Amino acid sequence: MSIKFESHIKVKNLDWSYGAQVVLTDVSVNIEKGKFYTILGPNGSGKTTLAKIITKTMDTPKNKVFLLSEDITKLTNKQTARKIATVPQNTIIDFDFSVMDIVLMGRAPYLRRFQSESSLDFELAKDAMLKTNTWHLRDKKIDQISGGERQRVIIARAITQDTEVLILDEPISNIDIHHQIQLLEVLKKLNKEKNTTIITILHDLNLAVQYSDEIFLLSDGKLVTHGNPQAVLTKEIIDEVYNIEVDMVVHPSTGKPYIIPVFNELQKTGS
Ligand SMILES: Nc1ncnc2c1ncn2[C@@H]1O[C@H](COP(=O)(O)OP(=O)(O)OP(=O)(O)O)[C@@H](O)[C@H]1O
Repeated sequence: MSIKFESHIKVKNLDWSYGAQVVLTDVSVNIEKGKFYTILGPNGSGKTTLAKIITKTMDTPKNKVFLLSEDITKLTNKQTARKIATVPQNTIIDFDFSVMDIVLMGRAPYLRRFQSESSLDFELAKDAMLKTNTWHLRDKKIDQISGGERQRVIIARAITQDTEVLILDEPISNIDIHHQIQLLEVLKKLNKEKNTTIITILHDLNLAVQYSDEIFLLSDGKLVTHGNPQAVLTKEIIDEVYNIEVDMVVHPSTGKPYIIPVFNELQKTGS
């Protein structure tokens, strides 16, 4: 029996320009509840812009983005933050805060003005920090930890927000391979166990193939193709979008495709 997925977020025929520069052209995406999505595409193809429009980090146009069929621009910021948590590419943080303070900010959408956090809020923060391996950093000031640790703290804050949707813009770009895999595993677990809809922007095609149910591939502001990873990331499409020749092998433990770049020059010289 196949599981029926409910539409969670819809983007309809979205166009976007920064001044005279057209950045997104007629982009439509359908995000189903409980699936794991990756947005891929070369630098400058419009991935962050699309994520910012979905998360209302920018001036989202009316009647273009729908959350459970409701125009997202009609929701207040607090209502949106109870539904969608965001991990932006660059986070500006006030350096006076401790790591614990930052993670607890994930609970702000649920608190009234001047209301302090409950023991449940602390439990959620602790759980997210244990998952992201940041609990040991809790008393440090945010400017006293490394860039990769900070990125994990921001992810812990987003998990603490306890939303149905999590949107992450290059969440693993700054972190070591152990923590990259650990974080993707945490996201997959949230996706499977809590039915959290995950939308993440990545550059690593192989990690996208292993973890995603579906991939959206952007190039030059247009949605080139979307669908399951095997259908989207073919040799031909990778060549067309990234202008790089690749070989495909089968990953020995997952059985999914594994993409290997062809190093023409190295092969010629044998070095
Ligand atoms: N605030 C802005 N003002 C003007 N132009 C912008 C702005 N933000 C992005 N752009 C331009 O829009 C285009 C798309 O940028 P965007 O950040 O959405 O791409 P991206 O696919 O996320 O790229 P990357 O992989 O490098 O992060 C780029 O050409 C960029 O220079």
